Amino acid sequence: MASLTVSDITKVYGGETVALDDVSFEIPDGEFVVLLGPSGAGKSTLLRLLNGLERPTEGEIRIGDDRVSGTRSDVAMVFQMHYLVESMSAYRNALTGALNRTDTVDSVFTRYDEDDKEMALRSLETVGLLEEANQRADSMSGGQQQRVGIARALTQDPQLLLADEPVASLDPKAAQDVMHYMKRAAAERNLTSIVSLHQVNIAREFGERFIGLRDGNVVFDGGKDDLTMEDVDRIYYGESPENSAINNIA
Ligand SMILES: Nc1ncnc2c1ncn2[C@@H]1O[C@H](COP(=O)(O)OP(=O)(O)OP(=O)(O)O)[C@@H](O)[C@H]1O
Repeated sequence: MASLTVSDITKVYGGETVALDDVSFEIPDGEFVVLLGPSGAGKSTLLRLLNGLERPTEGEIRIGDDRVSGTRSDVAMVFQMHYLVESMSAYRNALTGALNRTDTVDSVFTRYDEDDKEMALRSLETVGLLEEANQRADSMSGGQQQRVGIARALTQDPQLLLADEPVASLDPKAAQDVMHYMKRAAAERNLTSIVSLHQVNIAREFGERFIGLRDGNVVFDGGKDDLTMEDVDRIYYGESPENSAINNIA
C-alpha cells in the first residue's frame, strides 16, 4: 500500500546512547520484511521511529511521499503483549482499532459506524477468528489473543503494519499460526510490513526480506536465499569468531 524510505537515521538517547547509527533502507509497496538482531541492536527503536512514537536525532523517514513527523492513523502496530481488554469479546477488541482512524469526538465517545463494524469482522475473518468473534478475550489462547491483536491493527486500515516481537511469548506452534495469519493479512491487503523476530527459524519460514541490525547498524539486508548461517551468526554474534554459534556448535 505504501513504500517506506528510511534515510540516514540516527537515534541517540540521553545524549550518549546511540541506538541507531546512520541507518538507511527502502522498502517497496507490499514487501514483508523481518527485522533480526540481538537484544539492544535497535529493533524496537527503529519500529518506534517508523510509527512516529519517537523522533530521529538525525535523518528522515517517508511513507510514500509523506515525511513521518508523529503518529499516523495509517501505521498500525502489533506488540508482544497484545494489550487486549480481557473482558471484551474478540469482536469488540478488534473494533477498537477503528478508534485510531476516527476523529477525536467519535473516539472519545467510542462511536463506531457500519463500515467500522464490517471492517472489524473482515479483520477477524482474515486472522481465522470469525467464528470466535463473540468469545471473551480472556477465554482465548495466547496465540488467538495475538491474532485478535492483529485483527485490531487491520481494523485501523493501515498502509504500514509494524510488529515488535509479536510471537516472543508464544510456544512454537502458536508462533507459527500467528505468523501465518499475519503474512496472510499482509498479502491479502498488499500491506507493507516490518516484523521484528528473535526466532531465526520462524523468521526464515515467513520472511521475504531480512534486515539485520547489530549495535544500531544494518549488517545484513537481503532475501531469504542470501541469508546464510554465517550471516545469522554475524548479526547475532558480530565478527569475533570465538563467540560464534557455528564455532560453538562445531
Ligand atoms: N527510552 C530509552 N532511553 C534510553 N536508552 C534507550 C531507550 N530505549 C532504548 N534504549 C537503548 O537503545 C539501544 C537499543 O535498544 P532497543 O530497545 O531499540 O533494542 P532492541 O533491538 O529492540 O532490543 P530487544 O530485543 O532487547 O528489545 C539499547 O542500548 C537500549 O538500552
